[in-house]
Amino acid sequence: MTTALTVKDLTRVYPGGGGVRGIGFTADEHAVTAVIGPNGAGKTVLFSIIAGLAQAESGTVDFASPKARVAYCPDVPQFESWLTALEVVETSLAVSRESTGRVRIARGTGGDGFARGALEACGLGSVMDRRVADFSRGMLQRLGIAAALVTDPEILILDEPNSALDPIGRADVRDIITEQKRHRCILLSSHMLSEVEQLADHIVVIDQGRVVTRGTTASILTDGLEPVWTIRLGAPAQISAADLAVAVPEARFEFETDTLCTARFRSFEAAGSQLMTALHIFRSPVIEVTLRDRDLDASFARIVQNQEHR
Ligand SMILES: Nc1ncnc2c1ncn2[C@@H]1O[C@H](COP(=O)(O)OP(=O)(O)OP(=O)(O)O)[C@@H](O)[C@H]1O
Repeated sequence: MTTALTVKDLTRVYPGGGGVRGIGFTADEHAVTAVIGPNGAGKTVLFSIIAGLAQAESGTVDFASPKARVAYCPDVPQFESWLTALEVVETSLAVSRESTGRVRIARGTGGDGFARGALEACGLGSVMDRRVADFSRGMLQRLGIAAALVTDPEILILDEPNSALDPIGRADVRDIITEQKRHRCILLSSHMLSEVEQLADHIVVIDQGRVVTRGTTASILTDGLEPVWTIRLGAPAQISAADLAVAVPEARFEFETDTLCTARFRSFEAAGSQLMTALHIFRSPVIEVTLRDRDLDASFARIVQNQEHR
């Protein structure tokens, strides 16, 4: 993975005490980095500084490419209501060309790569000539992404792109993000941690303007968790818990029913190397394997609470 963005020691404190204080992290190309944190944690301030919309008092934001283009899509994008979707995106493209003098074909937008392509990529191809006045919230959110995408940014910042969307709208935005991460570095914030879990490669947790923890989504998910898996079998296991323990000495097994077994490993490392072995030994079809208490909402609450008690 190549680093697309390096943020170091970024500080901007507003008179009321809110803002960001010494934030640092990196974000990779072709990956989604999610910044999560409670209300008022400083996510929007951080994104605004990276996008060049607000000034930091100290610290640096470095891009891998010196001419990197950054596009910022706010959580509630607002447009002139009398414009059509196509006009909105064309205006975004024109403003971007004016400010950089560059003409580029946006990657991953299909078609000719310009306004129509960006609208198609965001599922708005059939309504591009409609005025945005009667667009739903979900359509406006997708239009905001199209207006950002048309500039073909190296860094695409999406501030709560799925807030207030219904499940179909969220799935649409998820598909757009998954496709677009093939072409750029995406920074994302969201309070919908189930979405973050599905989309993010890396997570930065911030609270009160500071980074509390950061890591891969898997490492954040397992932070503070016990390495215990629940294994559901399609038919009764052909082996006892005692024999399983002999075959996989790094774990303790307990059958709750003859098709539901708990495997408690000594560590995540041990599970990484031996869980698959254990699954084979049941000699019975495995229907489901679930890490117990695996839940990003719970991990997030635990991380933030631990921070507050320090
Ligand atoms: N222009 C400003 N003037 C004064 N305070 C500000 C300004 N912008 C942000 N803040 C303060 O900085 C803090 C962080 O705000 P920010 O909007 O970045 O939080 P957030 O993490 O995006 O929250 P949310 O999840 O609610 O959107 C808040 O306390 C906010 O009041």
